[in-house]
Amino acid sequence: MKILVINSGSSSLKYQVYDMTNESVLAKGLVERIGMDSSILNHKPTGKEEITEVSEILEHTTAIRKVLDKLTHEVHGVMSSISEIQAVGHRVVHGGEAFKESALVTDEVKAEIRRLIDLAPLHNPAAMMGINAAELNMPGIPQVVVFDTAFHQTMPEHAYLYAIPRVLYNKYKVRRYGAHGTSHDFVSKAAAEFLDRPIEDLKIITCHVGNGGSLTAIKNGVSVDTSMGMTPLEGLMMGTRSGDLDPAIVPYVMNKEDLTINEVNSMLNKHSGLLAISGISSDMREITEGMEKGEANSTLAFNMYEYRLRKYIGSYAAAMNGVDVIVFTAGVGENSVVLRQRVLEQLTYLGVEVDEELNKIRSGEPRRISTANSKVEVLVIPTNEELVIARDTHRIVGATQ
Ligand SMILES: Nc1ncnc2c1ncn2[C@@H]1O[C@H](COP(=O)(O)OP(=O)(O)O)[C@@H](O)[C@H]1O
Ligand SMILES: CC(=O)OP(=O)(O)O
Ligand SMILES: [Mg+2]
Repeated sequence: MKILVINSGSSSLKYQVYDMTNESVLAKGLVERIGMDSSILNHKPTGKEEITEVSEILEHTTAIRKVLDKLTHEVHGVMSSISEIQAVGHRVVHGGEAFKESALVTDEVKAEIRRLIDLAPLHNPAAMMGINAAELNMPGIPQVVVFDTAFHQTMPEHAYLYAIPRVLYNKYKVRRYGAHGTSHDFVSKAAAEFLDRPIEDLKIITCHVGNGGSLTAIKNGVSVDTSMGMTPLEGLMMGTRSGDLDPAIVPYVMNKEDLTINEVNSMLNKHSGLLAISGISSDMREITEGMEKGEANSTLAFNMYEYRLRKYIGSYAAAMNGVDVIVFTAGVGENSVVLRQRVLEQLTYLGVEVDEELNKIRSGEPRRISTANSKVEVLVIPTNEELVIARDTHRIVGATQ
C-alpha cells in the first residue's frame, strides 16, 4: 500500500509518500508560504533529482494539487498515476478528549475536529484545510487522522487539571492536553528497544525540542505529564513561543498596550521565545552562532532556553520519583551538541554523566551519549512522526478492507 502523509501548518504543508511493503520513503517535500506572495515547493523524490519551484499557491487545495503533479511528473515523479496512493494520513495537533487514538476520517470525525478549533485556533484550522484539500483532489481515497494529543490522554487528573474553577473544565474542557505525542510515543518505544529493556520497567523523560518543544514524563510506557498545555504555548521557551509565564502578564500588557485578544495571542505565539530575546532569529543554529561570536542577546536567549529545559527535566524526575532514561529528539535535540552538553553537565545530582566525545558524534541513528557509569541512560533518538502516521494509516485502512 502506498500512503501519502500530510502535516499541514497554517502556511505550510509537509508531505511524505511511503511504500508500506517495506516502509520505504518514495518522496518527501515541503510547500512553504502558502497564501503569501511567492510560495515555494521543494520536492525530493528518493534516488532522483530534487526540484524547487516558486509560484503562487493561495490555499492548501492548490498546494496538494501541485504536490500530486510532482508525484506523477515524468522526470521527478515516483508513480505513474495518483490512483496508486491508497490512503492519506494527516497529523492533527488537537484531538481534545474525544480522540484517544488515531481515527478514520468520517463526517463525524471532521465535525469533531472542527469543534476543537476553539481549543486550538492556531493549529486545527490548518489540519482541516489539509483534510478538505486531500478530499477534493483525491475523492474516495480513505483518510486517517493521527493526533498529537492522543498519547497524553493517559495523564492523571492531578497532572492535567489547572488550579482554576472546575466549572471551566466542565463547561469548556479547559485542561492540559499536551502535543508532539506521536513523537514522544515513538522515541520512548525506540529507547526501550535500543536498551533492550521492557518499557514498563522504565521511567523516561523525552525531550522533543524543535521549533516547537515539549517534554514528557513516561512511566510504565504511558504519558504521566507533559509540558505543553491546553494549547502548544505552555512549557518550554521555543523558537517564537514564550512558554511558561505569569498569566497576570496577559491582562496587564493588553491593558497597557491596548492589545486585542488576537494581538496578544500572536505576540506570545509568534513574536516571543528565542526570536524575542535574541532579536535576530528563532533558529537555534543562528542563536548558537551568535553566542559563539560573543553576542550578548543570543547568549542570553540560549541560556534561558537551556535553563528552562533543565528545570523541566528536574521537575519530571520529581514527578516520577526518579528517571532511568533521558531522550533528546527533534531538530534541536538531535543536532545541538552544545545544548545537550550544557543541560547534561548540570544534572550530576541525578547521577547523569555525559560522555563528551559520544555527544559530539553526528549521526542519524539512535545512540547513547552517557558514560558506562552514568546512573541515567541518555540517548539521542531521531524522531519519525511521519512513519508513525503512515503505520497507523496502514493499520486502520487495512482493517476496513
Ligand atoms: N545543527 C543544529 N544545531 C542547532 N539547532 C538545529 C540544528 N539543526 C536544526 N536545528 C533546529 O531545529 C529546529 C527545527 O526543528 P524541527 O523539529 O524540524 O521543527 P518543526 O518540526 O517544529 O518545524 C530549527 O528551528 C533549528 O533551530
Ligand atoms: C504542536 C507543535 O508545537 O508543533 P510544531 O513543533 O510542529 O510546531
Ligand atoms: Mg515538529
